Amino acid sequence: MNEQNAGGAAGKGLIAKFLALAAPYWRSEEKGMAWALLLTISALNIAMVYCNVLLNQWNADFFNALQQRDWGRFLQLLQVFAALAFGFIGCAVLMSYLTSMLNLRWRRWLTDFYLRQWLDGRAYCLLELKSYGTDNPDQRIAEDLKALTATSLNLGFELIRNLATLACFVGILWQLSGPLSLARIGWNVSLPGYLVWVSLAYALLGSGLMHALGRRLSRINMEGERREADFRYAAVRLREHAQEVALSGGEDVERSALNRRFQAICANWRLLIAAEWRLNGARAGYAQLAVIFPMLVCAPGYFAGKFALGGLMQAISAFAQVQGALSWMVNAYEILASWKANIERLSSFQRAAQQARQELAHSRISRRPGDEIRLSAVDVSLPGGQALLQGIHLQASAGERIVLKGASGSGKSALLKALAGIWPWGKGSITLPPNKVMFLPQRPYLPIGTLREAISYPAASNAFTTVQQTFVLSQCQLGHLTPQLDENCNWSARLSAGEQQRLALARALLHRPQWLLLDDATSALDVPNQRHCYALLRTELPHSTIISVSHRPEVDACHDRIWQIGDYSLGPSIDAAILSRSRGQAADGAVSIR
Ligand SMILES: Nc1ncnc2c1ncn2[C@@H]1O[C@H](COP(=O)(O)OP(=O)(O)OP(=O)(O)O)[C@@H](O)[C@H]1O
Repeated sequence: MNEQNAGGAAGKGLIAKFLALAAPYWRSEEKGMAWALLLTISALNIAMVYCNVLLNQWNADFFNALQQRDWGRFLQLLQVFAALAFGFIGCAVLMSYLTSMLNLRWRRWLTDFYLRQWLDGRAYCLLELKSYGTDNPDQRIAEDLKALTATSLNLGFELIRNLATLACFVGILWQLSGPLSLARIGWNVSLPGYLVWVSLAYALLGSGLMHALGRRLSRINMEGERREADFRYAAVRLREHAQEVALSGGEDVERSALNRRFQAICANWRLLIAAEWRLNGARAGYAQLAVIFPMLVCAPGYFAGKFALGGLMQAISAFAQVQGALSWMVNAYEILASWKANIERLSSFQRAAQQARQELAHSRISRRPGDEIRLSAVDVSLPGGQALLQGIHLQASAGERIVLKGASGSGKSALLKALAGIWPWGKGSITLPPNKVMFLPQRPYLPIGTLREAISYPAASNAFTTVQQTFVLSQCQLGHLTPQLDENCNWSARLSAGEQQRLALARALLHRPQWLLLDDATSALDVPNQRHCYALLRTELPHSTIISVSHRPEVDACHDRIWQIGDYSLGPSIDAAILSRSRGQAADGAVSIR
């Protein structure tokens, strides 16, 4: 799907939104197989309905044979039954298998498509920095896609089956029932096809009752899912921050926070139980009544001699089919409600990802290639538009080492992110060498996997030889990790903060970027280790431009120049007077340079 289509989904109706979400797969390179499966399953559904029609006719013949004590016909009809039953079971099994296959293929394709939507143009990064009106992209991709494909197929095929059932059995029931004279109640008219009308009334009454008792269920279920997700997320956060919690002795706080979340689940659960027991009671009564009710309405015709026993049984079975199909139609609103919620969440995710991509692509901070790093009249603002840094004019030549300093919260990281191209808010012009850029944050990202993968990231683990990997490990004084190069583990949890920072540095030595941005990337190191790391960068990457953010005075000596964010920095809560004074000064440059 192109971006315009996705974006246009914002104001569309439900079906249009569904089509916008579903269409890409049905037009994709997999469309041949997808349509073949869809048509085969639809045909199998209709074949099953046809089997039901034959079984309905069989009912008439079978009970007539019983009534006439016709042994030969009885045996013959048993064989017919076996053939029909085999046919029906075969269709049902094949249909279920093919539906699962289609579900798998569709979900696999959509998951890949949505992962692209999330990752392309760095939408995933912006979605974390700014609220675009969607939440938990991981849940959208894992849970909502799973539900969307399964529910859409289920709804679609049930709809086909029930429409086909109605089309076939309404006619049969109409023919069988004949007109009902209303003379007994004083009306000199007759009601044609009365069994059809009675089955419609029965389905509407029954479904109305179910609706009255169960209408709160879907809201309670959705709230339950949200509370379960909150509980799960809190437990995952505890796992992720196990050491910090243990070191702060926060077990009691964590336990009570988790208990509070679980209590919320229980409170909702009680509502669910209360809503369900009433609904289940009514359902059981309705199901029992459905066994006898068709007999009650068909019996007058039988006793009036309109039906033979076979005709009675055929009418009963046709009545049950019509009533079942009508009930499904009326009750499908529950499935529709959760389907609608799925579609809304996926549409909002897609819209948000597209807005994020566009915001980055159409940033007013223009970027062009050049021989050096140059910032001309750059303003950096917060995602909401408030000014952070204004009128920045900076320049850095190849091989220069610059430290960026300023008070906490003054906007150093935001400026580095603007340089790296993941902070689109602001305006101005940035010139960058079109070469490799690497960004080392304070807490480096180490993927779960082997140490080889962690050190080579984002390249593949075999992009560098073992000799190269071992060498940079020893250069960063991580030689003791060499025997564990092929060990699988969560390295962020195993390595000390300083080891993680040195591992990230080893990664930079492997990748040899043309310019390197370090955002407090050595903050966890002791002074000698920090000095050693900067010396390494100087000898190993002599031609790379390095811009470091650091609060530590010792870091200054490892660099050639300092960019100091001074009084001109604007905190997000700055008042308008200071903002305008600062604008006046911005002509001289918002960042002072030594
Ligand atoms: N995604 C965001 N949404 C809103 N405000 C943000 C966002 N990211 C950063 N800020 C705000 O922008 C300001 C500058 O943040 P930044 O991280 O650039 O500061 P910093 O100078 O690097 O601070 P420190 O030295 O403490 O790391 C801070 O007030 C911060 O709260």
